[in-house]
Amino acid sequence: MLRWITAGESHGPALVAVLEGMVAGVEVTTADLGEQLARRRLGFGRSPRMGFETDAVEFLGGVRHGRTQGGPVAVRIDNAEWPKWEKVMSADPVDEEELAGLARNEPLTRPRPGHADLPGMQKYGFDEARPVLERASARETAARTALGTVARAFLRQLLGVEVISHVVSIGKAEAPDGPPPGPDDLATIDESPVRAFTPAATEAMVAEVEAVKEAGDTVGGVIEVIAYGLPPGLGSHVHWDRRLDARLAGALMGVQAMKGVEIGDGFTTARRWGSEAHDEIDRADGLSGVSRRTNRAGGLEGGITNGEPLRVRVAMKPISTVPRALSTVDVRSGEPAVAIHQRSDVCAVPRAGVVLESVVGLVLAETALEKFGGDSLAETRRNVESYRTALRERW
Ligand SMILES: Cc1cc2nc3c(=O)[nH]c(=O)nc-3n(C[C@H](O)[C@H](O)[C@H](O)COP(=O)(O)O)c2cc1C
Ligand SMILES: C=C(O[C@@H]1CC(C(=O)O)=C[C@@H](OP(=O)(O)O)[C@H]1O)C(=O)O
Repeated sequence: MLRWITAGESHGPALVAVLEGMVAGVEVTTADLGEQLARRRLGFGRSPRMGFETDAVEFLGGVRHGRTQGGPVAVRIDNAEWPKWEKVMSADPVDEEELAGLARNEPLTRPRPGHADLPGMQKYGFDEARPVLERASARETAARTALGTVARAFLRQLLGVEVISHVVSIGKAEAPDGPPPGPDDLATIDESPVRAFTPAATEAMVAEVEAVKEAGDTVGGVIEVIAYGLPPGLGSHVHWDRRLDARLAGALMGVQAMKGVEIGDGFTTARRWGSEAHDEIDRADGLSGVSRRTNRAGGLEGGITNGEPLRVRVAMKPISTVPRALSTVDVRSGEPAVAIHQRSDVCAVPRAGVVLESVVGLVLAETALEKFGGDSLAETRRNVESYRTALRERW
């Protein structure tokens, strides 16, 4: 069983994260984590914080000399601004008078529509939003990105799986229909400020973000994540909580601001007739002796991978810290007010793609370990080989 857990606040000293259940022998370095964290800081529309945040990352356990050891992999990512926040976010009691004089500690009593502020205050009994937004913040996604990098290294070294993402749309600016990007298009994606798939689409998306920024507004969009190289047989049809589509949807909706998940052609498929909805099967050379004429199902049937690329689209809502402040109620006075505004992303769609890649990586690593088992990469590989042999012989 693979488990992952994160802790830490947006303006605390650091984020910490633990991945439990990873096999021994996976090659992964601090530099690999740093590379993905750097990608997550990029992207047109990002917040000013992403310009100076360094995401200094280290392994605290589970990795030695560049290889996992089989024990929990523990990671720490520093928050660059900690010295400025030390008093406000101190774990130990701080002198009340000293705190009262700090602008940074001003009570946040005008909750933002769309953020966790108000329901979080109601649920946990806080009279201001600071304790809620500190943990609701997508700062936490740095931690999942780091753990997902370990999961993706495992998938690559075990099965040759590559997980990539691309921006399908930002607001009304959409990438044109066309074949999805391949695994080797990764470099091209990273050089582009929004990682859309044609220069024209990229331009349109940049223009959309600029217009939104100019208007004091925010914007969301749609991201597609694709995993190449998966064998048939990950996930299962036998129980609802073992279906890979259900698990992916849950994990992806667990990312801040994600409001919809579509597997393969999803909603479009709902409008098609059956003869145009499913992926007809042909005999073919290769691992499983069959191939598909199309991949409308996005590589999943019955909650099980079918050997085609996994395709999943995720809808991200616009950032809720809207500069052109939205109406709210000041919970201190009970009077109408405008919502708090603070430093924020205008559009986080491009950098969210990196987070979603990691989340998909974690879920796929979990299902790969369920299917193949093992305590070391070498053992898991032997199990993969035996499964591949069985598939070849049968088909
Ligand atoms: C990569 C990323 C960056 C985000 N940046 C911001 C931000 O700068 N400001 C903001 O208000 N929300 C931001 N969000 C979204 C909020 O964290 C999210 O809306 C909030 O936690 C409430 O959760 P919900 O939208 O899932 O209901 C970001 C989300 C992601 C994935
Ligand atoms: C810190 C990150 O994103 C943050 C996500 C976020 C939010 O409300 O979700 C609000 C902003 O936080 P801050 O006010 O500290 O700038 C973003 O910068 C990050 O992605 O690492």
